[in-house]
Amino acid sequence: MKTSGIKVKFSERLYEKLQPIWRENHNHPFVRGIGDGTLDQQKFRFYMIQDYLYLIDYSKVFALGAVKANDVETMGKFASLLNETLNFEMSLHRQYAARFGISEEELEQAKPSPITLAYTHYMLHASQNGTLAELIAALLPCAWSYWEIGKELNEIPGASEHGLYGDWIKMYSSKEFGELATWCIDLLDEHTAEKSERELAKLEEIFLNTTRYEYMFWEMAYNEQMWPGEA
Ligand SMILES: Cc1ncc(CN)c(N)n1
Repeated sequence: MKTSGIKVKFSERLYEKLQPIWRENHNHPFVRGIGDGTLDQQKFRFYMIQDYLYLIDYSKVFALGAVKANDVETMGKFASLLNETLNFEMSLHRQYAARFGISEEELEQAKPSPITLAYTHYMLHASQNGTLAELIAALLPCAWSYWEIGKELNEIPGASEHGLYGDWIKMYSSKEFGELATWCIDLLDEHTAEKSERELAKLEEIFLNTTRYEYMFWEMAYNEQMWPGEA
């Protein structure tokens, strides 16, 4: 994309445009509660279970990325992102689950909330039916917004040493997680360099929708929101 002769990366355009929603994520009481250690543990427990279910489907988006990739290097990278999510990020959830007395089986058999289901189904739909660029646009807010949140919370003195929430902050501010997010950002820029404005608008809409779902996921976790009539 070009603005007055200067080529602006698509990720820069997205970053500017979505700041208002991202600020709402950072200011959400769930996120602030992780940062200052005041978050109700029951809400965090609820979140952990829903997030585990979310990450199972999110991993499938990486698998679909490997299917849609046009070169072996990109396929390999998607394969390693799949591995890192299943065996690095999700091991954090398994450790938290053990601390809450929840078995791995219980975790996997838990039922998704309406928001978890809507978010994962939207992402999988966009990934299965769209182009590789659409798949990346759908998955990027997940990696990018958590990295931004992790870095910001890590700046709060003592936050990463908190007995319960410290490990969460360490994970999402880690170099490894940052590399994962950066690779996805760079791949999106690579795949959008030659796209028409019409195609970019579609990608922006997908990115905006999963960004909105990120906010809704925090809301869902804070309110422990399941289906009507279910606790
Ligand atoms: C809902 C959600 N969004 C993003 C992430 C970071 N992979 C996550 N664990 N959960």
